[in-house]
Amino acid sequence: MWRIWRRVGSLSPLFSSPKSSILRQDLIQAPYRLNFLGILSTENGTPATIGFFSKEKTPFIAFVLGGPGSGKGTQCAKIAEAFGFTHLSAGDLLRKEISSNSENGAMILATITEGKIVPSGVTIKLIRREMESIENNKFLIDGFPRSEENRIAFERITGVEPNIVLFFDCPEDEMVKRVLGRKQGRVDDNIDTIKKRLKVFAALNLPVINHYTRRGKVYKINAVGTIDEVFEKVRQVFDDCKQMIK
Ligand SMILES: Nc1ncnc2c1ncn2[C@@H]1O[C@H](COP(=O)(O)OP(=O)(O)OP(=O)(O)O)[C@@H](O)[C@H]1O
Ligand SMILES: Nc1ccn([C@@H]2O[C@H](COP(=O)(O)O)[C@@H](O)[C@H]2O)c(=O)n1
Ligand SMILES: [Mg+2]
Repeated sequence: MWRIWRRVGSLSPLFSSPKSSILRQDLIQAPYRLNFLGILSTENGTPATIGFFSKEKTPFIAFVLGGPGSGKGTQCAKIAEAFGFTHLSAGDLLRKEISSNSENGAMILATITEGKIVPSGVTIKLIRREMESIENNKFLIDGFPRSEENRIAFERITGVEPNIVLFFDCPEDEMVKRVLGRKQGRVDDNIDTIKKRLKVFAALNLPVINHYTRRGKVYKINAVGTIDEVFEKVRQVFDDCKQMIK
């Protein structure tokens, strides 16, 4: 069945009290307003988006998650080629921001070096910029959301959830081996940062995967095997989802 964007039914407690709703409403341009659930609506009450996606242009989104070195980027490149998706890697966008000497570059570099998570506003702005500038209706968002904070901010800003979530499930020792063998000169591809990233993955990213599992959106893929063997499992997921993808 055609499964399109689900609107997020409630805002966080921060925005749900009458007082803060009024403040937030003040930030919203006519002809939009917040309804009693905190959902952005047009004046006649039709749900609307905050300019991130129009109703006619709501793309198919797959979040691609998994621990460091589980093979997200490798598989995304193959999915993009085989199924016509645009691959957006949150980590790559952040690294590009460092090399472009942007105002946030130093903060992003320090955060990545420590294996920590960059504030959601920064990452979502980069993802948004790419999505708005690319004419495609199918996106793979690789390495995002990395935390519940990332997830909640994305859903609040866009008003939508992903259509599906791929989770590459890989044992830690295999992930460590792959990252140390990557040799792409990444500042975080060293044993100290990998250990920190594995802890951050377990503490912050697994709750996101659990959330979307409860929402029935997660396809868990055993990431052990050759790149082509793993891709065969991925291919089955996208073949099964063909009807949902425009
Ligand atoms: N199935 C596989 N078997 C062996 N090596 C693999 C496999 N998949 C990917 N690799 C290799 O492991 C390394 C990490 O893969 P990749 O960069 O795709 O992981 P990632 O999940 O994107 O990691 P990160 O979160 O750190 O960006 C790369 O050198 C890649 O070539
Ligand atoms: N949503 C995200 C994604 C990434 N980061 C930071 O970038 C590092 C590298 O990410 P990869 O996806 O390329 O592994 C990651 O360890 C984080 O420091 C982030 O903050 N938020
Ligand atoms: Mg990657």
